[in-house]
Amino acid sequence: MGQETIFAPQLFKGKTALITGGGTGIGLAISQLLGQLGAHVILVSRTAETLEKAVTDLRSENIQADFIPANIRKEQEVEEVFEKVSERWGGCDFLINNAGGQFAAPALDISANGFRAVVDLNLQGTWQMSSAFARMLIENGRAGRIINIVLCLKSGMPGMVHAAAARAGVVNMTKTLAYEWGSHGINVNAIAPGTIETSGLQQYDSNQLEQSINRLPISRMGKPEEVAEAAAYLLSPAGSYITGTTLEIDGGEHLMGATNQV
Ligand SMILES: CCCCCCC/C=C/C(=O)SCCNC(=O)CCNC(=O)[C@H](O)C(C)(C)COP(=O)(O)OP(=O)(O)OC[C@H]1O[C@@H](n2cnc3c(N)ncnc32)[C@H](O)[C@@H]1OP(=O)(O)O
Ligand SMILES: NC(=O)C1=CN([C@@H]2O[C@H](COP(=O)(O)OP(=O)(O)OC[C@H]3O[C@@H](n4cnc5c(N)ncnc54)[C@H](OP(=O)(O)O)[C@@H]3O)[C@@H](O)[C@H]2O)C=CC1
Repeated sequence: MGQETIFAPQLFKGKTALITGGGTGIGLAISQLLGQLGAHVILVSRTAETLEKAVTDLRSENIQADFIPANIRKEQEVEEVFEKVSERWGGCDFLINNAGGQFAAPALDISANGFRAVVDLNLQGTWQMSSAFARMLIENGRAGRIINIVLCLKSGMPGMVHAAAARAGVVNMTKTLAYEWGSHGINVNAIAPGTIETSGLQQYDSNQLEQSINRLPISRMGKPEEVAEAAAYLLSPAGSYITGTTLEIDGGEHLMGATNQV
């Protein structure tokens, strides 16, 4: 059946995409769309059962899909991911750094270890995946694209200081790597989703969520498929001259800080 898309069938035929957190939520929607558009998709996350189910479902739609269980926080596991990708499939063209998350807590309740855990996942993990991917591409003289999924950073994120700091780091890393790796044919961009309807939101207070959604210029939650369409755009030939940007897919949430100051 597949998801609705504006993109041409077989747009990504011959391309291979590695999607972290590709078995659930936003990552699954990206895996589905890229696969539906002809890419071979490789899903990476910690939970083999989740990945196996997602891959079985994708294959039932004639999508070429595989998975590699790995924790992106562990450098050795990241190295092994790319060894497998090179040995089994001869490399890949796209990396979608989607795996991430945090817990909500007031800044003063976050221990050094709690802060470190979130930075480790969202910033260090993204860096480890990106550097291993770029080394593989450069060794093989192959061009590629990276998309980093971050958060809508607005004017700070009360209750998520660790995630805000880590994701701001990723946004700047996106610009810096776009600069350094542009000459190798590697485009690096980010997508900042607002509030997107996935099971990942279950940990947040539903009343608070509803209030924040009602205040948005587009007052509804986003859909994972809307983030996936933006990813497909950045990976497509239409995105060939775009690098170092962060595209906000957030119903206007990034405007809210500015609105509050008027
Ligand atoms: C109005 C609301 C709008 C909301 C918009 C939100 C938009 C964003 C949505 C999303 O991002 S959806 C993604 C959903 N998925 C997740 O967020 C993932 C959930 N979290 C995790 O996977 C883990 O928490 C973690 C962040 C990866 C950390 O995992 P780890 O296994 O390393 O942690 P622990 O060993 O359990 O703990 C480390 C450290 O952190 C402290 N800690 C854990 N939870 C809390 C908490 N709730 N409050 C305070 N501290 C916490 C824990 O105690 C440990 O510290 P020490 O005790 O050792 O000092
Ligand atoms: N939903 C939303 O409103 C928003 C989400 N985001 C971001 O989008 C991304 C996807 O979120 P969403 O789909 O909503 O939520 P999910 O919880 O479904 O996605 C998180 C994914 O990351 C994977 N993951 C977590 N830790 C690791 C790790 N150490 N190594 C490898 N994989 C890991 C999880 O798989 P597993 O547990 O198997 O490892 C899971 O598939 C996240 O980065 C999130 O922060 C950003 C803004 C808003």
